[in-house]
Amino acid sequence: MSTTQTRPVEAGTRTAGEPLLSVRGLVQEFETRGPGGVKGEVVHAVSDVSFDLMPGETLGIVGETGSGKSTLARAIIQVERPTAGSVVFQGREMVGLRRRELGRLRSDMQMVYQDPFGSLNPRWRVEEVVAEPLRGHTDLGAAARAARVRELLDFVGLEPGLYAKRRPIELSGGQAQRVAIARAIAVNPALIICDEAISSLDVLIQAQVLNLFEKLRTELGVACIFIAHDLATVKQISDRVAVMHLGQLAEIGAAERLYERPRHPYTRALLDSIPGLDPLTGIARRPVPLQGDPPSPLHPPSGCRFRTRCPLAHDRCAEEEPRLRELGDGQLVSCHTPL
Ligand SMILES: Nc1ncnc2c1ncn2[C@@H]1O[C@H](COP(=O)(O)OP(=O)(O)OP(=O)(O)O)[C@@H](O)[C@H]1O
Repeated sequence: MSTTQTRPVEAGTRTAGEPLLSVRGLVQEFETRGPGGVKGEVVHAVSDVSFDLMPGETLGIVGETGSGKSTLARAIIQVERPTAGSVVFQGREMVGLRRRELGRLRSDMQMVYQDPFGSLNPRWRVEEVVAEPLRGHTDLGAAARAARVRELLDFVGLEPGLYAKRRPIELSGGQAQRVAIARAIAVNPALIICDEAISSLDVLIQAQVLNLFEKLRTELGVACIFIAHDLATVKQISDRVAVMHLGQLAEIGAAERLYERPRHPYTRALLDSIPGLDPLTGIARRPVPLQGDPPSPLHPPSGCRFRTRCPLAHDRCAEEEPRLRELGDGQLVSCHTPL
């Protein structure tokens, strides 16, 4: 607590150099429809989210189900047009761009999804799947394209002679995810957004695919936004971690530091809810499940959205919405009474 400074952060995190991606005040709301298509209520899926991502950096995003992680990813890549806010990627504002202009920028920003089979055309052979973005975004001839496909399959650990002619149905989940990754990196993107990209795989395969993401980072220098439920996985792969709660950033900071010393009671509760070792005794400690259900994004609580479940909540928490502010070492927390 002694390191607490109260510098409000209007514009997310900044470190040296120009960010690859700057997200500012991003809002994504959905209107529900009642019977007969009558306008209903507003789902506050993402509310005023701001952060920067540096070139080559991996940012993990964690939070309970429904906290807005996927919606944030979709709003960044403009699959869903944001309600408000700004997404500047490689110096260009993406919000409001026409579909055609977006297409060009999107080749530099690729997405890898939870269900690898969902993103692979079942009728195409692996080599066609991986070659497709090369056709659209490069002027490589057929021979050069085929060579590049072999190189990409090698890179993701699939022997081209064995896998190039297969169709998705002939692949395991892990192999299909490797193909999806080969396709995503085919045109050398600067950023990959992985939305629960390993959570549908067996534990052993998860570790292998995680190593592959590590390789993308170290060998290709690709920046990554890595969304996952599993806090241990996220810690392993991320430079920084952002914690989302009910559509907002509760906390963001360097992975090691955030896990060692969470400053937001929600981050603390999330960490306490997973099995782990007591840092003082080294003995396995009992996970403590997070108390209560998250409030509805249709009617978020006034003030701090975590206050209804927070053991430290006080009057101010109901009255005033906390702003994300820096507490030192680049750790940003949105709490009136940080730990
Ligand atoms: N198209 C939509 N229309 C209405 N509500 C939506 C839509 N998409 C998402 N939501 C709502 O927005 C909130 C955030 O959902 P989102 O899928 O982004 O959360 P998440 O953190 O990714 O969850 P999970 O970890 O389960 O994938 C949820 O309450 C969800 O029901």
